[in-house]
Amino acid sequence: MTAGLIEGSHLSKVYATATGPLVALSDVSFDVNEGEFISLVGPSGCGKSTLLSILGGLENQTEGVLLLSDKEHDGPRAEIGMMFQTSVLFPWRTIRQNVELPGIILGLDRKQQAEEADRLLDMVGLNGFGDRYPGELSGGMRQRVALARLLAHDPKVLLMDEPFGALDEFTRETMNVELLRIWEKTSKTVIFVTHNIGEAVFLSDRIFVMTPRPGRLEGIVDVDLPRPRKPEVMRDPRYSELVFDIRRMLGVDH
Ligand SMILES: Nc1ncnc2c1ncn2[C@@H]1O[C@H](COP(=O)(O)OP(=O)(O)OP(=O)(O)O)[C@@H](O)[C@H]1O
Repeated sequence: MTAGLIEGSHLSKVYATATGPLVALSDVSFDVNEGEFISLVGPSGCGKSTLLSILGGLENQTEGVLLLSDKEHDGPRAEIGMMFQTSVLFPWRTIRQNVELPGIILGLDRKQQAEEADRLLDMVGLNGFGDRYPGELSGGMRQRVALARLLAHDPKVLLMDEPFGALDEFTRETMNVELLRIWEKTSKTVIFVTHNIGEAVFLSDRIFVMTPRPGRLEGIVDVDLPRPRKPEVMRDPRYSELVFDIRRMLGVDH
């Protein structure tokens, strides 16, 4: 693991709204190492998506400095990919064509992209679905397609904003296991937003716990559970302890 792929120093974000300035993020500092799996947890409205948008270059911070590989980062870049809770797949394109799209937009070789799409569909468990259309798939399968598309142009950093939040619990757990398997294989750096503390503990190396608005970093929790992780790790007393500690930091247990 190399240190300091992403470094945020004193990041703040103030939105101008009809009722005046709204401080969404206040003085947030952190670093993320290459290959790390980080989760952001915190109450609704604490600025998780705002922070992710800044990391993705979709929004600019009002104050502070953000570095990616030691260079100032202030716009979208091919080495960063984003995935959201509901993924927009183009309904008139086949699954393979949806997955190929980022590579085609970036001007990569079409034949290679088609082969790559099939390899990625295989990786996310959708072997043989390349010629189907999004409307023929379940919500979980559509998020698998979105995951394959996210990986298609081989970004170094994956920013995931509650990617499985709209799925039922069983599908969500399956997707988490798949995500870990893919992460272990590809050694991407992942920053993952979730409301689900158990999910964050299961997946992460470290968890950034945020306070209610204006969002600050309440603390960073090291998840010292062994890897590779399987769902059985949830039986480990250390897993429950970590979940409980984070709940307490968030003020969920009184
Ligand atoms: N474009 C915007 N303009 C004005 N205010 C915004 C904008 N985007 C977000 N906000 C406000 O900033 C605050 C933080 O929002 P954000 O979506 O980052 O929180 P969050 O932690 O991701 O919330 P949730 O968990 O509910 O998704 C909220 O009060 C929100 O209303």
